[in-house]
Amino acid sequence: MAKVLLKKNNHIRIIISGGGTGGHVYPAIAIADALKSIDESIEILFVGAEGKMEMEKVPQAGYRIIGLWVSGLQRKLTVKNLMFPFKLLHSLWKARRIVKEFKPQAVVGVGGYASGPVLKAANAKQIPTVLQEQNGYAGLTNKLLAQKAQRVCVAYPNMEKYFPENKIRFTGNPVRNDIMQLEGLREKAFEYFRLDPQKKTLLVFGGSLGAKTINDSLLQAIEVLLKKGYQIVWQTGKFYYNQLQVALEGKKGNGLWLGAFIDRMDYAYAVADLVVCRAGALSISELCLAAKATVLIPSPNVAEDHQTKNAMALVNEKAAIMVKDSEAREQFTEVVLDLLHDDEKREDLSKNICKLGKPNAAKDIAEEVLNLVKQKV
Ligand SMILES: CC(=O)N[C@H]1[C@@H](OP(=O)(O)OP(=O)(O)OC[C@H]2O[C@@H](n3ccc(=O)[nH]c3=O)[C@H](O)[C@@H]2O)O[C@H](CO)[C@@H](O)[C@@H]1O
Repeated sequence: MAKVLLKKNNHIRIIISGGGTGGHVYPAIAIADALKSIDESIEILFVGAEGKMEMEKVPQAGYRIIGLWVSGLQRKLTVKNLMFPFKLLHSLWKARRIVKEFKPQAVVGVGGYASGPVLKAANAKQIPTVLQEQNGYAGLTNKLLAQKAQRVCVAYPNMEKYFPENKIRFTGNPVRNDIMQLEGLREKAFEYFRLDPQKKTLLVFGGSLGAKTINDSLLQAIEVLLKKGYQIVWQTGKFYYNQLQVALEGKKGNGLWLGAFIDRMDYAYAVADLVVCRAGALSISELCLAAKATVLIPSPNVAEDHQTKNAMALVNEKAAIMVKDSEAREQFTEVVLDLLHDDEKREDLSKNICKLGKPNAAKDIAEEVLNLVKQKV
């Protein structure tokens, strides 16, 4: 194992662990940035899962990360499943080594495979732990980890169903700084996507990994949308990009930006008059801060249908439109055209979604973490 370099100094050391998808990785980075903005000297180490997107995105954000050899349990009998006990033992051992060598004063878990072993290792050494639950629903791992955590920072009400009430802090989800400051970005953003600032623009993305239903629906609608003079920023997800690139060859550049992943979500939100996306927790938190008129198509392939619950929290406040995954292909064109045409409707959605934003989440979580560190000293 690579040595966890530990400089001899009195700086505060924090481990942030978890990842797997953008919905876990970006809040982790936002918490790290907030800790650094409170005290630049804080040393932060990320622990993620080998092969997952955090291993690329965290170093890009300027932080060090160590990967664990860990994965989830599949529902079917697969070779991967047979490896599961070995991976689990190996990652528990490696997490203990990391905690022993880095000597963090607190550990933050953001969900995803790596959180479990690292938080358990911290518990064994009586190091305070903080959980950040992005969704309005909690899985088994987070429920178990919460028993020994000092704080659980949540983004939805009524989370006492899952976590001990006295540990809960209603902070909201931490959102990357650049997404919170969209003013003045429009011109640069339109240049980035090579689009015309005079035309109405639709942003379509399917969560951090893309979504087949959303891609299929937009593919059916694209001809009419472009013909009506609308522009589109379309994130396909890495699994679908090659196929769609071939299908859309002639259209790219003429009012269509097509990409597997959007590195500059701040620019994407800045150009968007309307957004269509999944109802992942982080996308929703970002849309609240960006105040965008939105159509949510919750993924049906997530635990306990939690994306529908995420979406309903907005729909109940008239802050977004929801279209079911099973009805998306049929309804997409009509719903999108209607909203792009109706400025007043979009304006109302934008006003209502804006009220649900929690701009101080990252800072509030960072402060919770640092208070625990201070209590220990
Ligand atoms: C299929 C699945 O398990 N989805 C879960 C996953 O979603 P997933 O990670 O897809 O979704 P989220 O909406 O929570 O987060 C997506 C993040 O990726 C960023 N982004 C997205 C596309 C892109 O091209 N570029 C980019 O930077 C977004 O700005 C956002 O920060 O974690 C979320 C948070 O626990 C859950 O609510 C979702 O249900």
